[in-house]
Amino acid sequence: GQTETNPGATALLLDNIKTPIRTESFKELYNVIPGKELGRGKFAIVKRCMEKSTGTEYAAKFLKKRRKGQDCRVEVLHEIAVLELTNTSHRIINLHQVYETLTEMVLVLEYAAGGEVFNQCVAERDEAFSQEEVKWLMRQILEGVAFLHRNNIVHLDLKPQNILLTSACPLGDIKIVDFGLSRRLCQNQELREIMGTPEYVAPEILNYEPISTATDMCIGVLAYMMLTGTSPFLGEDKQETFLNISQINIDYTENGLQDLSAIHFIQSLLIKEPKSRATAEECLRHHWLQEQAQKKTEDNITSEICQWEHAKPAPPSLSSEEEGP
Ligand SMILES: Cc1cnc(Nc2ccc(CC#N)cc2)nc1Nc1cc(C2CC2)[nH]n1
Repeated sequence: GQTETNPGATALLLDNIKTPIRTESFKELYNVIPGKELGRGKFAIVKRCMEKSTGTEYAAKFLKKRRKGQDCRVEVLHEIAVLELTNTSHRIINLHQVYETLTEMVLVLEYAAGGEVFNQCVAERDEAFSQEEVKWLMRQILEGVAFLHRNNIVHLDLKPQNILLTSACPLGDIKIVDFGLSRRLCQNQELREIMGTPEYVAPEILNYEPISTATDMCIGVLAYMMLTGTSPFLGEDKQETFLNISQINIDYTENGLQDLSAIHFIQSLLIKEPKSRATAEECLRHHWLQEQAQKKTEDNITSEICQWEHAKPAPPSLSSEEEGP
């Protein structure tokens, strides 16, 4: 449940949804591609499908409207509204169409063929990501998270299973998915909810303290996992995992963590106090993520100085009565 000081502005985004909610039969317009489902949750299943009229592939997310005897249609409308609000960002999965039946809503979403970043995190080290690939992926993830935070949306379930790739080999672009747990942050509203996946939740979630955009900055765990292949806080059981998170028990001597700049980047995120964590914008400026250090040749230093000179504000123009130099 959530406690909020001003029930008026809910944490759910329910602005007028523009996407038509179609009542035609989904199966008349799409072929479900047989095979293992792409993803499965308690109240959702995701299947690969093809739009008959265009032959285009999509991922259809079938969401139950009733959960534990409760009508949860509003939660689905929230997920649709967030996907609409974010449809201009290439870092966030795109919503194509919505269908509704008596018991379900069907979100027809962009298909990301490369699958979950998670699979390559835990792959054998030779198939794992190189340092340069991790930087490429982290920049894109941070661009998507910065976009969400500029729109006062917190994702609250940013785990490697919810970061997809358009292509695994060659390494493509990332797409952030699953806004089922996301919330809109309102100015004077405190939001406290226990949620998310144990090994990836932020300390304030465990202590039932206010949620903020900083709660999403546990993507430091993502960077750690992509570099080392291991989940930093995972313990033998939930209790141990929660203890590791609330005490920020993390081992930086893990293999794959040689680069001090990478360690500094992760340390600026995995901090107990939310206000002390780097923001997504600050992370994008962190030296670990700047272009791979190309050697500075004479001429591009000169050109940098020229640009800097031109960028400086022009000296105040001398008015007539003042003596020129
Ligand atoms: C090839 C593929 C493989 N595995 C998953 N897993 C997965 C992860 C999280 C969620 C949770 C959600 N939402 C659903 C599936 N998605 C894939 N493609 C998708 C999946 C999608 C949209 C997001 C469903 N587009 N392309």
